[in-house]
Amino acid sequence: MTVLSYITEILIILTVILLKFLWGRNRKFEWANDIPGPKTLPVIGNALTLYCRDYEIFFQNLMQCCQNFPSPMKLSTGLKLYVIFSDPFQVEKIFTSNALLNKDDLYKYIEVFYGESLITGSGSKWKKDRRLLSPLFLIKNIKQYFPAMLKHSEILVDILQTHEDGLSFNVERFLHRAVTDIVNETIIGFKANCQRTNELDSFIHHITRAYNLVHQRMIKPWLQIEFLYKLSKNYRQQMEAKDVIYNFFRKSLEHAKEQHVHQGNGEAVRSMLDQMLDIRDEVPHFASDEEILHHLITLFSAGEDTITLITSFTLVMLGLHPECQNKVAQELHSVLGDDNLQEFHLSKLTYLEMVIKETMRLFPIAPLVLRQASQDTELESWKIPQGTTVSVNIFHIHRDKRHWLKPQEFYPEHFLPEAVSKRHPYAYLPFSAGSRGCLGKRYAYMAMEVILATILRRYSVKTEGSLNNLELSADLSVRLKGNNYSIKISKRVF
Ligand code: HEM
Repeated sequence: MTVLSYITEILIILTVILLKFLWGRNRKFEWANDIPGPKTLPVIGNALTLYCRDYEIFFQNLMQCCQNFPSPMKLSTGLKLYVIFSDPFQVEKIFTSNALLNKDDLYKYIEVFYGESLITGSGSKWKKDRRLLSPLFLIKNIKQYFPAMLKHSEILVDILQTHEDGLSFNVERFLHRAVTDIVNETIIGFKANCQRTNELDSFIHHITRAYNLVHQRMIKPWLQIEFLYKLSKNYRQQMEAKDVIYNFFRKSLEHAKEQHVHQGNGEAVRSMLDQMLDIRDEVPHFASDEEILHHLITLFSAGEDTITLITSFTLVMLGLHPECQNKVAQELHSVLGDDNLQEFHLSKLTYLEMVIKETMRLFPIAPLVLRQASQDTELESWKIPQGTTVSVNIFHIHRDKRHWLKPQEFYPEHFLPEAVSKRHPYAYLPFSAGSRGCLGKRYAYMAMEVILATILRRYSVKTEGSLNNLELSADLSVRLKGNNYSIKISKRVF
């Protein structure tokens, strides 16, 4: 064969690949021709709006676009089209569609840490894992973790004593460690005390770094090119973080395997890891050691960052709204008196629950969730081709004046039963919804109520500034700019 025929052959192959790509792109983009969205530039679409150096600007740009267009609206980054829904009726159809159960390709960057587990997985593996792990999150199982939640919350309030001087401090740093201890003890069965010791400092540092690296990869397209990424500093840091995190969980797994007695040996509390080993005894193909590690890392991260952020936000909100804080304090006083907090008290703390719900309305952990069509499907009049990304803008729905009396204010009365009954159930989605909704919702409520009740019985909280001046940022979760949840505390006097 001559050089010329080689070149011709290569050109033909490249042309076929290009045509296939353009056809696929057209098919994915065409169905959305009539959907409105901000002006696009040739080839790069809205990339200049979406790819920003700062997380704050990225988040502001995205939310601004969504405010200016009805639901759905579209954005593109050249190769990828995002159709973003924010109407509860449409969102209900998305969250209940069997064709829209898969996570978007972007989640594959989390797989470095989570493997193919509950949050990242799709198809039959995800279905099997979800079915087998769901019983672990039933309230009758979660109740056994109440004492550990209380113990670490009490350590936290003792540590906070050093801040009773009335000076501002970032409460997130303290909550992060308390929640790490709670999640480690209940999910992994690892009894550490990272609130009082520095034994987990390296682990905590690398977990935080891991979230950051994953998010950078999700929003910076040049980091998505595999061979370039492998040459980058981010890649080296990712591998270092992965080593530290995996070694930590591997040690817990080895220890649990050594101690494992099927269905327990009568001791009161069984960690979720113990119970995963029980499942494996009964369903041998449930998970290899590596897959159990993926479950542990997933549950740790899903629980730790979220509970830390929502409790931090709640304290900031109560510090800004003393009248709401007084109501919480009065409720705690009338339900508990001088008694120790017990599990059965929690269902009586109805105003505290409304306060937490309102905090999650204003600051939903996942501002957007992304799903990918596993087959061609229809949504109202749109024919959505397989492989298309469909997105739900939870942040926007939570601040839409059509569903909320005071959308931009902190108003726990949004969650009075009469107000809830008048609202579409898909107008409030802090835990997402449907069969891919959050598995840890009950665990999260219990942990958040225990932590907040314990803090608020002992301290009153003050926050400088106002709700309107809080600057938000979003990486994998919505947070305050600089992750700074500055409050002042003083001893509560009744
Ligand atoms: C305030 C606390 C929490 C909030 C606001 C929250 C929110 C969410 C949201 C919005 C999703 C859907 C994400 C998506 O579709 O991309 C989700 C999924 C999930 N969450 Fe949570 N979460 C919280 C706490 C927890 C805890 C404590 C655990 C476990 C210990 C947990 C475990 C999970 C799991 C396993 C999934 C994946 C479910 C699946 O796809 O089958 N979460 N969570």
